Amino acid sequence: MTATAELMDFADVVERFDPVLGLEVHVELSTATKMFCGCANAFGAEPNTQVCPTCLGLPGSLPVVNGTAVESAIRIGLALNCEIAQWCRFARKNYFYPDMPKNFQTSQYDEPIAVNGHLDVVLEDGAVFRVGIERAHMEEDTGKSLHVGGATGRIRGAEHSLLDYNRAGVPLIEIVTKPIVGAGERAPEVARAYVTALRDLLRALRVSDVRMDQGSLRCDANVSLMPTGSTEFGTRTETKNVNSLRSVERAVRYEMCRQAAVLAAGEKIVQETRHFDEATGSTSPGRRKETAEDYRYFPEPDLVPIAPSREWVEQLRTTLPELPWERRKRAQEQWGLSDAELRDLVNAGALELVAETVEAGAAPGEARSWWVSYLAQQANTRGVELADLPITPEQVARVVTLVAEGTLTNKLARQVVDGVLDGEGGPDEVVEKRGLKVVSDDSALLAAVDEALAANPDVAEKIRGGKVAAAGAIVGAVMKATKGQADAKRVRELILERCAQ
Ligand SMILES: Nc1ncnc2c1ncn2[C@@H]1O[C@H](COP(=O)(O)OP(=O)(O)OP(=O)(O)O)[C@@H](O)[C@H]1O
Ligand SMILES: [Mg+2]
Ligand SMILES: [Mg+2]
Repeated sequence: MTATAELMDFADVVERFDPVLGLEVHVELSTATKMFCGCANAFGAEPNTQVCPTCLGLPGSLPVVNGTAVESAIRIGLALNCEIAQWCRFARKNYFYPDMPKNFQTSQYDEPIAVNGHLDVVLEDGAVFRVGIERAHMEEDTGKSLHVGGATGRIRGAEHSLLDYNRAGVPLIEIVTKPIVGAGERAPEVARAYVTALRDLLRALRVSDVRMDQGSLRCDANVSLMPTGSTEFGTRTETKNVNSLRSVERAVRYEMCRQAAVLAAGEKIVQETRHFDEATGSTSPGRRKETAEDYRYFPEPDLVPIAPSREWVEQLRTTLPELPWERRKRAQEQWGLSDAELRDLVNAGALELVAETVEAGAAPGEARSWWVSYLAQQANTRGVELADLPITPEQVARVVTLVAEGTLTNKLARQVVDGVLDGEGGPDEVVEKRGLKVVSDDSALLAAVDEALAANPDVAEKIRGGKVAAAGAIVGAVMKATKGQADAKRVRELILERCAQ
């Protein structure tokens, strides 16, 4: 039997079952250094160049907590309306995997830094759904395995594996929801909206670059079903590392349909981790899930407990920026958006980006138009989330300024943006490298105008005879000759001046 034959129709699923969701989001903090050592925390360096005895877990090395990471954890907890623990400590989570050189992950277990909060998420029709936050805890990332020679990039079938420990020890915050009940048929949408809202929040806090495509924001989706009307949770599966917002929604929907088919056939759900396949939109079994006992958690003996003073917590509260929901309200007022326009912006994941672009100096209308049209299109063709496009709000603002100053036409501006997206550098660099400036220097333009007039003597004659409309053809010729870089308005003026002489 194929996997698809084992799915129940979604409409039937929601009639017969109530889904329960649990979302675990891991976010890599963008601190300068790692969680427990002084190694650089930067994405994309040569493999195994950002390592030391501590993050490699060599005997005799001792960890020291990164204070900035603790600060970020507290700020995240506060923004999620959590209680900040008076006292908390780290725990060792023991398991073996080649990308984890210490053979345990330094994490937090029953004494996390932040507990019991909530995040309100806005659904597509504007309804607000409150998601409970169980806890946010501090931990460290593992290294990365690269499985070579297999068809899937996964360990099964690979010829060999390569290990890169640069990521080992990078500060992570794991944010875990309380079981999400009552979402019903909107469960897939709620899952997506929650991750979107959380990403926007983390972005506003400036604690992480929240790039799902680069793994600095990762989501594991727990799903279970219970018969409609029941209150006893079913067995959950946990789909790992779903790396786009769309995939979160698809993975939850798929698991609902798969589990329903299993349950309807009178079989049991196995508690296991599953893997989401972007290409097929399906999940497949990973490893059987360890239980907490398997991890043999125990308090980390090499690190002192953390007891954030109330003064410190309150001081950090004052550093919270305008949060997305406050920003939404203000943006709507200041930018004069209708409810529908605001919703589109939020649903496109563009609100934060537009707000930051405006902060960087662009007019709201321009900022909004870039993100929801041209850049949204680019994200779509590249198959990435808008926020994951390799262009920053500051760079977009710079392009807007260049257009406003008359250095670029809209058409040239799009070419500049393309250059930035293709990794050619910032806007000014691309303008320079691709030679994209608008030519408004009269002497350069005049030469092109004279050439075009000479090449089209009959048109020139008409203009001289008073048929001003004929100038359009010459403007066209000049634009063509200058590859669209001429200031069309000025060209027209020059043509008329020339023909009046
Ligand atoms: N029956 C259930 N169905 C769906 N979700 C559940 C169910 N029970 C618990 N959850 C949710 O699943 C998530 C479990 O995450 P948690 O980090 O607590 O444990 P874990 O997945 O066992 O551990 P690990 O961090 O090692 O993956 C939480 O969001 C929780 O609310
Ligand atoms: Mg977890
Ligand atoms: Mg988990």
